Amino acid sequence: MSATITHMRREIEEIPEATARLLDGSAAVLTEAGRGIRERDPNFVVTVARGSSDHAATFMKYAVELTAGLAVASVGPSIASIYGARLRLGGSACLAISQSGKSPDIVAMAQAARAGGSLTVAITNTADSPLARACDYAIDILAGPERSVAATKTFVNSAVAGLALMAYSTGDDKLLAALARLPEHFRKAIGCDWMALAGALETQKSLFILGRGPSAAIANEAALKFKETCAMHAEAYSAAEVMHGPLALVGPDFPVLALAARDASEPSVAEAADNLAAKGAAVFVTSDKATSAQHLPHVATGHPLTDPLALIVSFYGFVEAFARHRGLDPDTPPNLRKVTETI
Ligand SMILES: N[C@@H]1[C@@H](O)[C@H](O)[C@@H](COP(=O)(O)O)O[C@@H]1O
Repeated sequence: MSATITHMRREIEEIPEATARLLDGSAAVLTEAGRGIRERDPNFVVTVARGSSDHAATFMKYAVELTAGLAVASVGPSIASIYGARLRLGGSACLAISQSGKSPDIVAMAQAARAGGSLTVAITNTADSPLARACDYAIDILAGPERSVAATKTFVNSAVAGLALMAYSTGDDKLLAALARLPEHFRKAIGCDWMALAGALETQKSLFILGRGPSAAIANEAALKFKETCAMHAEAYSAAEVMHGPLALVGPDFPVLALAARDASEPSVAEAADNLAAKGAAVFVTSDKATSAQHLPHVATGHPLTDPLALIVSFYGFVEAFARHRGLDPDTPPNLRKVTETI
């Protein structure tokens, strides 16, 4: 274990200021792109992304479906990059999310979406990138350089940029106000101590991470981070879907982390956590509504769409500490590079 602070920890601590910088510095382009989307008045939305950026896209899928009344579909980049297939995307908007903005498959799919009639918006941490140039609008998430292989502040800022874009396009002042309060909530979320989880996890090889709606996207992001930084297998499920086949694995040697946000799904996630605890599993949940699963501290942000983002910030703080607790350096996961370029 290193006595010096890791890049990952430093970048988690930078999240509040990075979010404030995005909301301020990219307000003009977010307003302009929001207006562009409103004028296009799309009938549906497609997303193009991979990895953590894809989890931000899944988060946006729920946010758009819940508040803008539009169905959202994820398009596999290989549709363009390998198969060269043409999609008829007239009447749609396309969100392409990539922190580097240069993976050839993501760029090819964004170009194909634009050629197919979609209004394309890039959400990227690299303003002068091929993806930014390929799209009708490019939102710079202004997260600053991210040196840790595991994305943290770029994930949060991609999701915040997506929410801000939606708020500007639909004229949602309540959401804009909630976003403006986020830096302060993130500061508190970094301070939430989840190390109670460590004892239950350290002798295990795998766990389930659950969520519902927007927090299901957060569960996917958390599971990826366990693999990257803790060399531990984690699988994300909807708190409803886990009750089907996956339930067979849950028991005293199979822990569960349930990420409940303060939205309409909270009672169902808390109930699922209690049901799994009844199977003898160590179950942790970010809800005070659970009666037998163990409670983890969380920050209530006052808006159902920003709550899951406070959860991932608390989780990031935990997972970085847990990696070091396991004697691993979260900055240098085996086999991985910061920028993934796939075709
Ligand atoms: N969100 C996309 C999915 O929509 C896609 O199916 C998958 C595989 O894509 P590809 O076929 O380009 O490898 O990548 C991402 O996860």
